[in-house]
Amino acid sequence: MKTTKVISYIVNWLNDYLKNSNTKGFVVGVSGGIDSAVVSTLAAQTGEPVLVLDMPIHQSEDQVTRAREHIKFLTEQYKNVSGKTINLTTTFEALKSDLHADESHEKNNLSLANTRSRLRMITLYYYAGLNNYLVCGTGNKIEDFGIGFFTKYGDGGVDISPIADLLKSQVFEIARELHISESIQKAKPTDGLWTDERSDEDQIGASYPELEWAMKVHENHKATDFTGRERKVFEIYDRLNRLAQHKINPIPVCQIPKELLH
Ligand SMILES: NC(=O)c1ccc[n+]([C@@H]2O[C@H](COP(=O)([O-])OP(=O)(O)OC[C@H]3O[C@@H](n4cnc5c(N)ncnc54)[C@H](O)[C@@H]3O)[C@@H](O)[C@H]2O)c1
Ligand SMILES: Nc1ncnc2c1ncn2[C@@H]1O[C@H](COP(=O)(O)O)[C@@H](O)[C@H]1O
Ligand SMILES: O=P(O)(O)OP(=O)(O)O
Repeated sequence: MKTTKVISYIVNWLNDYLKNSNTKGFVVGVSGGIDSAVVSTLAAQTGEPVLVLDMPIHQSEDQVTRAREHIKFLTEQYKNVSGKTINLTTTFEALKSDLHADESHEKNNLSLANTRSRLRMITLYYYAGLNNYLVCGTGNKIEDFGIGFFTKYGDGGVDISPIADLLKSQVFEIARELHISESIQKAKPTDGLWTDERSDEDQIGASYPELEWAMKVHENHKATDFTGRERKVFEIYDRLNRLAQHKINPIPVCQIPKELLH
C-alpha cells in the first residue's frame, strides 16, 4: 500500500466532503483502539474543527487510559481538535433499570452490549447537531463489509466512513505512519462492550489476518476447497458474512405496485 498517499487521499476526501456538505467539522468517538485513533488523527489533519469524545460505560482502566492519552496527544498537536469525556455509565445503568433488563439472559446481554454502542451514537449525534458537525465512522472493511462486526445503528450509525475500504492490516500500516502510540498499536482489538475483557478474536473465533485471507478467497471458493484451520476460518467468515447481509445492504423497502397508488 502507498501509505502516505492513502493518508493524503483520505484527508482530502474528508475536506472535500465537508466543503460540499455545508457542515463545519467532525465528531469522532475515541475508544483507545486502533480504528478510532486512526480516524481521529486523519480528521485532525484536515485542519477543520474536530471534536473527539471519550465515552466510557463501565470501561476497563487500560481502555480509558489509552483513549485519554490519544485525546491529549491530538489536542496538544492540533489546534483544531477539542476533546471531551462524557461518562455514560450512569445513563446506561438508568436505562437498564427502566428496561428491567435481565442481564443473566445471554441474548439480553448481547442486546445490552449493543445498547452501549447505541448510547454512544446518540451522544455523537447530539454534538453533531449542536455544532453542525459530521459523525465520522471508524469501521474497517472486515467489520463493515466482511463479517458485520458492528452494532446496527450503534457504531454503524454514522455520516461518513473514511477507513471502511481498508483492511485491518492497512489500518495498522496507517497507524504506524501517523505515529499512533505504541500502546494503541499493541492493544488487542476489542469492541469493549462487555464487562469481561474479551477481544474481537475471542468473540469471532478467528484473527483479523485470518479474516482478511477469508475475505480475499471468499468470492471464488467454497469451504470444501480447504482443510484444517483454513476450512474452519472460511466457515466462520462465510457464516458471519451471510448473517450480516442485512447490515451490508440498504434497508429493504416495501415497493408498492404503481397501480395500487393511483
Ligand atoms: N467494531 C466492533 O468491534 C464492534 C462494535 C459493536 C459491536 N460489535 C459486535 O458486533 C456484534 C453485533 O451484534 P448483532 O449483529 O447481533 O447485533 P445488531 O444489533 O448489530 O444486529 C442485530 C439486529 O439486526 C436486526 N436483524 C437481524 N436479522 C435481520 C435480517 N435478516 N434483516 C433485517 N434486520 C435484521 C434485528 O433488529 C436485530 O436485533 C456483536 O457481536 C458485538 O459484540 C463489534
Ligand atoms: N469508550 C468509548 N469512547 C468513545 N468512543 C467509543 C468507545 N467505545 C467505542 N467507541 C466508538 O465506537 C467505535 C467502535 O468501537 P469498538 O471498540 O471497535 O467496538 C470506536 O471506534 C469508537 O469510535
Ligand atoms: O474501533 P476501535 O478504535 O475501538 O478499534 P479496535 O476495534 O481495534 O479496538
